[in-house]
Amino acid sequence: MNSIILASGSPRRKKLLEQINLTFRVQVSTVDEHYDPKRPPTDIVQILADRKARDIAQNTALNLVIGADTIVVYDNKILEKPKNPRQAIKMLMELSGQTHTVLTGVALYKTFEDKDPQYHHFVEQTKVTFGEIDADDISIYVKSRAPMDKAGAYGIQDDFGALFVKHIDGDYNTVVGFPLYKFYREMKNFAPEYLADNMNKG
Ligand SMILES: Cc1cn([C@H]2C[C@H](O)[C@@H](COP(=O)(O)OP(=O)(O)OP(=O)(O)O)O2)c(=O)[nH]c1=O
Repeated sequence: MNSIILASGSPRRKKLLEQINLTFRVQVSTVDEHYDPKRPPTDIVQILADRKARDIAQNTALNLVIGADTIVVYDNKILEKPKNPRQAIKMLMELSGQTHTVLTGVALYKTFEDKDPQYHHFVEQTKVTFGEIDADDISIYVKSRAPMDKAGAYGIQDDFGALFVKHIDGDYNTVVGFPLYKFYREMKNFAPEYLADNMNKG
């Protein structure tokens, strides 16, 4: 009854929700993540987060399902996860010395036994400024393969990725993949009963 499902395979999202002492289980959605690149980035992360949560929500009752999606936007271009090391190098060279925006969309689906789910979503944005990164450092980082499963080809939380980041404006956790600050506030309004049953504040 009233249990929470994280519809994400991202180990970072799992860790962030564990950090706030939330009890939940993980059920990874396998939906198609294609989108229309002409849509505004805020729509794209919202649509994808929604799709992931809805996919899991349709097979459950009396659960709160959480979906999320993260993208990097630089110079009006969307940078997703790199498809190969060459693309990772190119992305990091582009981001070097510049400011980009990381957007994370979150979708919350509350499911019932006798009626359609209720849903709520929000998008958070954090601006990240990289210092100049030299080609050697990019090459070492890409060889570690750490950038390969991350939007924009870096992880602010990585040992080495952290060294690229000069400044951020916004919630750090939005960059890692889940905006905890906003999540907690939105949950208090949308699903306080799930917080009461599944969050240990002791
Ligand atoms: C920019 C940045 C992204 N990322 C990660 C967060 C996300 O896991 C990933 C973007 O991919 P997503 O498609 O948002 O998520 P995912 O494929 O990892 O998991 P799922 O679709 O099952 O929810 O990039 C970091 O870990 N650190 C960073 O600094």
